[in-house]
Amino acid sequence: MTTTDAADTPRPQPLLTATGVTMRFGGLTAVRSVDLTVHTGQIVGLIGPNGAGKTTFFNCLTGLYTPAEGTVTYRDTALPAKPHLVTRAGIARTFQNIRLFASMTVLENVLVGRHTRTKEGLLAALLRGPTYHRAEKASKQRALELLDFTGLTPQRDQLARNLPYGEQRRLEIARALASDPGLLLLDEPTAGMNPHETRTTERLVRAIRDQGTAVLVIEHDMRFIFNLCDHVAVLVQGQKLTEGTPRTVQNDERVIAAYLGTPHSTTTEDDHR
Ligand SMILES: Nc1ncnc2c1ncn2[C@@H]1O[C@H](COP(=O)(O)OP(=O)(O)OP(=O)(O)O)[C@@H](O)[C@H]1O
Repeated sequence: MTTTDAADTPRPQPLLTATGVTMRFGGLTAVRSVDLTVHTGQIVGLIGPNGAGKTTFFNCLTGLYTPAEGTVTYRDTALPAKPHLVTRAGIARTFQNIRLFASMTVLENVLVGRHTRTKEGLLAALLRGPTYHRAEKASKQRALELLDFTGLTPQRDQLARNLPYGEQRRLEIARALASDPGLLLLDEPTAGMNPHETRTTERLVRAIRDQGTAVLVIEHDMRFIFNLCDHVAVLVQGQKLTEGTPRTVQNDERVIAAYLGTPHSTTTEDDHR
């Protein structure tokens, strides 16, 4: 029996759905009634000028903040505003500022990420019975696979603090992947990187998506966003200005104006095409 390509390709399903998310800090509304959907198999970019509310929105998605209004669902289930439960549900993230365990090795850092996933409790760990040892072995195996996937195998026994900057950022991604997420949130993954490191990260993010983990990424590097993303949403002053394909967003006069503050400009300094 033959099947068509269309039948072989799984249809994208809504994975993360944010509806009417609003977050206030005292009198400041940092995020105002934002809707966003990430589908399976997608890389979605979230862009906007400094202070637009991108990180605040991420914090609402990952349970660090409880939004004043709105809901966030993952695979049709409402997410609790508790980071460890969001991780357990299948969402992992990295932060704008590197948060590695500097005095642990590269492998140990990934194993820490793995432990948020394993079911073995404190008692099992203390007793160190066969179940514990089996889980430990499987965790180590997965951590080694992730080091291979992120190109960090040669550095596995180095202390995290001794890695060059670009490799530290990759290690953060490896650690986030250790929880086997269905969705990975990246907050400015290429900040401070040189062009070579940025291209490496671009390839890595694409490979993550190709392995079945959808990605939502905040980034100021427009070349990175427009090269990589299937869909781009633009936040300005806490509100979603527009969303669509990279081409649509790139050519939207309102987006250009939001970045440059000039309504009739037709190019941006980041426009590489
Ligand atoms: N914990 C907080 N308390 C009070 N105000 C905050 C807090 N976090 C963010 N803000 C404010 O909320 C607004 C949105 O900030 P946010 O960091 O989410 O923007 P951003 O788009 O991520 O910016 P950037 O691109 O510079 O990282 C800003 O005006 C910021 O000063």
